[in-house]
Parts: sequence; structure tokens; C-alpha cells
Amino acid sequence: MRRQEPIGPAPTDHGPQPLLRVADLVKSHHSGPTTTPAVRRLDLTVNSGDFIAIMGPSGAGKSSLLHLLGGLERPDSGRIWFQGRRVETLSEAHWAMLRRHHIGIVFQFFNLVSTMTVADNIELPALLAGASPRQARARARDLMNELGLTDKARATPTALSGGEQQRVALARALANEPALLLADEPTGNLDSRNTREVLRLLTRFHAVGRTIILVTHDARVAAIADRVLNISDGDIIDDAELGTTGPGPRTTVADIVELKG
Ligand SMILES: Nc1ncnc2c1ncn2[C@@H]1O[C@H](COP(=O)(O)OP(=O)(O)OP(=O)(O)O)[C@@H](O)[C@H]1O
Repeated sequence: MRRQEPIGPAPTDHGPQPLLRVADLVKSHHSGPTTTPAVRRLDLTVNSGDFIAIMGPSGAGKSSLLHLLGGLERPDSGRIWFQGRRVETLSEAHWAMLRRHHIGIVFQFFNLVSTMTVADNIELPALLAGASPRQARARARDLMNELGLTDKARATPTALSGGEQQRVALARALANEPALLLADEPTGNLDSRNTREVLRLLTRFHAVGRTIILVTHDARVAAIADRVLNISDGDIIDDAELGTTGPGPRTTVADIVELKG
């Protein structure tokens, strides 16, 4: 078990920097007269190449944290550095740019463009990031091929199963080869075959040095991560590095699928 070190001074240009750093992060949600604290003075350092699973009870603040890290919501207070740069004060437009080039996000409920085909959904991020139509098409073709979606290329998302939609959402999030992938329950609604495909893709993405932060309720999914953060009442109560010294033998994708099936 490893507790976060207190955050030191702001990162400088000297030495390697963490990919992502969060200090004293606070977020409450407001609904009419009710204020619900979601993230409470949370500190976190994420290094390049980390594969982190966030776990914790329902309502603990996991999704809220992920939204703050992806700039989908703003903190009430606290600081966030991405690649050494302060980002919590960025405008919506700058955050959109940051996500377009560096941060892929997979939502729990897909958020695909329902009027566009699968291929167009996957091509869109590359086009938005300035790739040529030919480059975007080639990248989408590769991803559809890898994810077994080629024969669905011309379908619209509404004609797909939940598992297929989840794979399209992942392909879209990976289209620009982001440095960081944020995924909220990426296997939450999937059967064993689709779970296996998604976990394989995440494992491969991580193996080429990318950083992943995923929220899951499934300890067997968390076991393919390198590091598990346990969140309770909006703060990290446990930060465990898995590996040779971790608890028991590592779970493999095959184990998970067997257990789930
Ligand atoms: N938009 C919102 N408006 C009001 N309250 C919210 C909103 N979003 C989240 N909350 C509240 O903030 C707290 C943290 O919610 P959050 O969704 O981050 O938890 P979670 O750990 O992701 O939960 P789950 O595992 O059920 O998805 C909860 O009490 C929740 O009810």
C-alpha cells in the first residue's frame, strides 16, 4: 500500500514530470438547495505509462474525479497540471483542444453521434485534430479491423449492440493516439466476449506506453491495472501498486472472461 506524497511545489522544467498532477482538488454538485460534496481535497500524481483503476462505492466521487481530469467539469478549487501545464483554469475551447490531441475519453453511455455511421464516428476525432480525410479513414479502418467492427462500418450506432457501441466508443477515443485515456466503466454493460475485446485493447494500448485511468466496480477488471486507487467520500483512501509484490498472482484477461462468463 502506498499513500500519496503531499504535493510539492509546482512542476518546473527540470527533470521528468508526471503526466498528470492534482493538488487539493475540491468539487461539489449543486441541485436546487442541495449541495453534494463529490471530491474532497484530493491529491494525485499520475506518471506516464501508469495503468490506474479507480474503485470505490457508489457515490464515492469516481465519475466526478474522471470528469475533472478530462476537463468536462471545473473544480471548485484546487490545481491540475497536465504535461506540466496548469489546466484547471483553461477555457472550454482550450480544454476541447487538449482532449482532441492528448486525452481520449470513454463514457459510460457511449455518447456516439447517432446520425453518423460507425466509420464516420471513428474518423471524426482525427479530422477535428487536422488529419487529412485519407489519414482519418486509414486510422479508422485499422481500429475497426482491430476491434472486429469492419462489417459494421456503414451502420449507425442505434443498429449496434451495447458491446459494439462500447467498442466504437473506445475506437473513437483512441483514434488520435492520446497520451491519456480516461474510461468510465468501460466493461460495465458488456458480456464476456466484449469484455475480453475491450480489455485486450486496453492492455495493448498500455503496452505501447500510454496512460490509462479507468473507473470500475469489478475487482477482476481492476486487477489488470498496475495501480488501484480506492476512493471513499471524495478522497483516496488507498493507493496500491499491483505487481510482483501485489496481492496474489496477477489476473489475466482470460481469467476475467472465465470468471465473468
Ligand atoms: N450532476 C450532479 N448533480 C448533483 N449531484 C451529483 C451530480 N453528479 C454526481 N452527483 C453526486 O455527487 C456524488 C458523487 O457522484 P459520482 O457520480 O462522482 O460518484 P461515483 O463514485 O462515480 O458513483 P457510481 O459508482 O454510482 O457511478 C454522489 O453523491 C452523487 O449523487
